[in-house]
Amino acid sequence: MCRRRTTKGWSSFTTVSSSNMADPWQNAMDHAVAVARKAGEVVCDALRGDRAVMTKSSVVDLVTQTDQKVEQLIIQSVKEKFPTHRFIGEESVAAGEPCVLSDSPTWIIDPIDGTTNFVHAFPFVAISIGFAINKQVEFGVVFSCVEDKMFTARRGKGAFCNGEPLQVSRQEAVEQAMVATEFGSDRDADVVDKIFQSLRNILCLPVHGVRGAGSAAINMCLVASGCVEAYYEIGIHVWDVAAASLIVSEAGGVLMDVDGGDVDLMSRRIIAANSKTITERLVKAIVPFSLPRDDATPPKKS
Ligand SMILES: O=P(O)(O)O[C@H]1[C@H](O)[C@@H](O)[C@H](O)[C@@H](O)[C@@H]1O
Ligand SMILES: [Mg+2]
Ligand SMILES: [Mg+2]
Repeated sequence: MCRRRTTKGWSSFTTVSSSNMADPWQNAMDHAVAVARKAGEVVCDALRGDRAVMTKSSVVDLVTQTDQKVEQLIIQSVKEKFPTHRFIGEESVAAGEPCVLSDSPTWIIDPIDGTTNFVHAFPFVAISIGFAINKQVEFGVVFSCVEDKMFTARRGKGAFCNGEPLQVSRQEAVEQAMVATEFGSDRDADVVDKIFQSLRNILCLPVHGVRGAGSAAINMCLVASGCVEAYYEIGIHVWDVAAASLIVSEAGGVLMDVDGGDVDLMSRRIIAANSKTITERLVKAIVPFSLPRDDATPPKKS
């Protein structure tokens, strides 16, 4: 109990710490968890049936009706509760919606992160839902539905997997690190050469091993869980990494651009690691290249 001076003398009051204050976005986060779980059921059901494959930017950039159905399911259910909120959804952007992150509350959705895994029933697929205000991610939800792992983070309040707190690895020696990365879906020979050059440099640091789950969001949750020390990729999109970026930083991790600059979720490049030391070793090893930014693509619809 504290005492405060008023015009009529001293009065008593109780201090309210910020952790006791009601979280204005708790409802939205609860909704994200609930809808991610529902979406996970749809994805797991679809994994047991036929999965017709379509392509997007290239013959290896895959999409299925389940990606589209799950994105609509998430957007519709959020719109019912939060009608003024905005959306950036992978399949909506592919259909011509703009990819714009304004200061307004915005849900950033990847309905299936790991569609290639999904098509092949390789069991690492995730529903990724990030929520940003003033261009800052406020909460992130990644549901690895086959593993039944619900990763969550609220800015300033830590990161969790199925309710258990997450902590990145404390290993700072890159020679004893495990690094995750992906080959992406760009088959341009120059790009593939740069990817292999980076991989060669990293293997020869040396590191203990290089892995890839086939889902950017799951790779980043592996960093947050302390199973791998770092994940990097050039070619990802904002919907792949928005939710998981907060999960990594709330687990004590570091986010950086592959050239050592500040991370920019629209730039299509990321390093997510347990420490600055390991990040800086990777920056020296990665051959950086640029791709058109997510927010530079003009919308197909007016
Ligand atoms: O499966 P999607 O949602 O298309 O995301 C994948 C991304 O497009 C690729 O660049 C990455 O290599 C995969 O790890 C993604 O998660
Ligand atoms: Mg994705
Ligand atoms: Mg996807």
